[in-house]
Amino acid sequence: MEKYQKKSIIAVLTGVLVFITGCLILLYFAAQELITQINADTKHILKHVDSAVLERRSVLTPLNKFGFKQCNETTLLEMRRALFDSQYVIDIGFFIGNQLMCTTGAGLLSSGINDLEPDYIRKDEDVRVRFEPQLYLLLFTGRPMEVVIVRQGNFNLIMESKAFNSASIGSKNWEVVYRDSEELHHLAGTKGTYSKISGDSYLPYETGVACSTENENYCAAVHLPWSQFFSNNHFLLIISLILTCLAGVSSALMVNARIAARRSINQRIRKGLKKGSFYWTYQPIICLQSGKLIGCEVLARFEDKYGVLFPDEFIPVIRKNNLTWTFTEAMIATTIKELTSIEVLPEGFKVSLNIFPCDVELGNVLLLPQITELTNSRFIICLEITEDEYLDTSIAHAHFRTLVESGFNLSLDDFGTGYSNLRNLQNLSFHQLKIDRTFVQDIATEGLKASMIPNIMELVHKFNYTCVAEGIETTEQEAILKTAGVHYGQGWKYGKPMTASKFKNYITSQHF
Ligand SMILES: Nc1nc2c(ncn2[C@@H]2O[C@@H]3COP(=O)(O)O[C@H]4[C@@H](O)[C@H](n5cnc6c(=O)[nH]c(N)nc65)O[C@@H]4COP(=O)(O)O[C@H]3[C@H]2O)c(=O)[nH]1
Repeated sequence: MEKYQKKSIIAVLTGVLVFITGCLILLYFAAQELITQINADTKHILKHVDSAVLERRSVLTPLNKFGFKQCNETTLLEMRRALFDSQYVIDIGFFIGNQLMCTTGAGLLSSGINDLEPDYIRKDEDVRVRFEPQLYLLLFTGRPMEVVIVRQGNFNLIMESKAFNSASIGSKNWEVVYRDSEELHHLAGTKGTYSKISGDSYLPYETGVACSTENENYCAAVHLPWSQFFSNNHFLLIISLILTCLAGVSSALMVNARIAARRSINQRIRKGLKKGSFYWTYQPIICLQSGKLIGCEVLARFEDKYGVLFPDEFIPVIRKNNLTWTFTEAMIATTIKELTSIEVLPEGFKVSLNIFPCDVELGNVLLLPQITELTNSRFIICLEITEDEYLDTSIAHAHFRTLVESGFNLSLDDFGTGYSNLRNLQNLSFHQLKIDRTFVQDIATEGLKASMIPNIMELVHKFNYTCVAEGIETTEQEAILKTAGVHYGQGWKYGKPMTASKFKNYITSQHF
């Protein structure tokens, strides 16, 4: 139960991890999008600032050049002409000294109006600028307007702050300021935004500040809150969140399914050992010179109600769960009984049984001489042991000697693929060496492994071994191995691993 809970927690944690990673990726892309939006807004505002400055120059400089001394029809006509061509200017006024005399909207005033102190003076162009949050223009007395009033020489002009066309700006919170060496002067937008942004009062990525390249004292600050960004893109956000959730849930399910599959393979193998889901097949071994059957290798198979498992799936699980000896005992009990029942099998027929190297190290193999079915059988029992580091210990060597003294043959399996071949060959009291099938398969392509077969045969002769080549599928492979002096052969060319009853039929078709 505890193990099950642990695995469920792993699955849930994987799901959560995938979900969090997905959210972080989403957040990253959202931040990029937010920055793009803020940069576009800042650029848009500064473009209008530059245009407004340009317009101010193109309106006030020519009007001043006329040199009007008083406001009359001609003065008003020129002022209205200038206003007509403007995009940002909503009114133009004419001053004599400090007194406003006439405006394009109201015409000639009955009495002059005093000009007010500016917020700042641009000394380079002799321009005086004032921000007026609530100006009641003479023409529109009904509604106050947020304006910027710019005076140069005898004229001033009024520009509406909202002229920067806030409709095309995604962010509702922005500000344009004039920045001189001493102070910031608000010109348009939400007062205080620039200072708040500079003071780090907002969350990361949701602000941007930039200054005009043409009029570097004019700067724009934009604040687009995450909340507003998400509500602008809520549809996309919901879809992305759903997808991220799905990715999290499906990866949790996948991990759970994988763990369950692994768990069930373990359970199937444990149960299979008790309930007889394992069965054994027999693959013929042939004398290459005479072409006669001299023995067989016993190979395990597994099938239960859930389906078939192959040796490369169940052998590692058996090893991992320390079931090797239980498995080998089951193999011996079944196979010796099955083979003994095949009466036509001759005296001296060689039965090759696969033994796990760890059982050599653990000493379990010393129980083999006590199994009477084995010792009393009419067969030569050949124990196939894969090359392994377990075999290179003095304990293993002692156990090998005991086995040999008890009448068992020893065969070094999968020779050429394992651990330190030469050392094993010199030190072990083995009878036989089995050339791995990768060497045989290499014959067709004349590969490096195939070229090593003569060297292997030299060792075989030197240590007085017999040699079996496994995986022979073609006549060409057989001919080359025969020429190289290999004694025995095993492979699909002679027969695939078969059940006891099929093996019996196979044997009756052979003559010894
Ligand atoms: N392509 C090809 N393959 C051929 C040919 N002839 C034989 N084979 C396959 O080569 C493998 C030879 O067995 P192995 O080297 O002892 O290698 C065996 C052995 O190490 C292990 N194994 C199988 N049964 C047992 C068992 O009962 N006990 C133990 N300890 N290990 C076993 O699993 C390994 C794989 O067994 P299998 O899948 O049965 O695979 C077998 C056999 O089916 C051929 O002409 N072409």
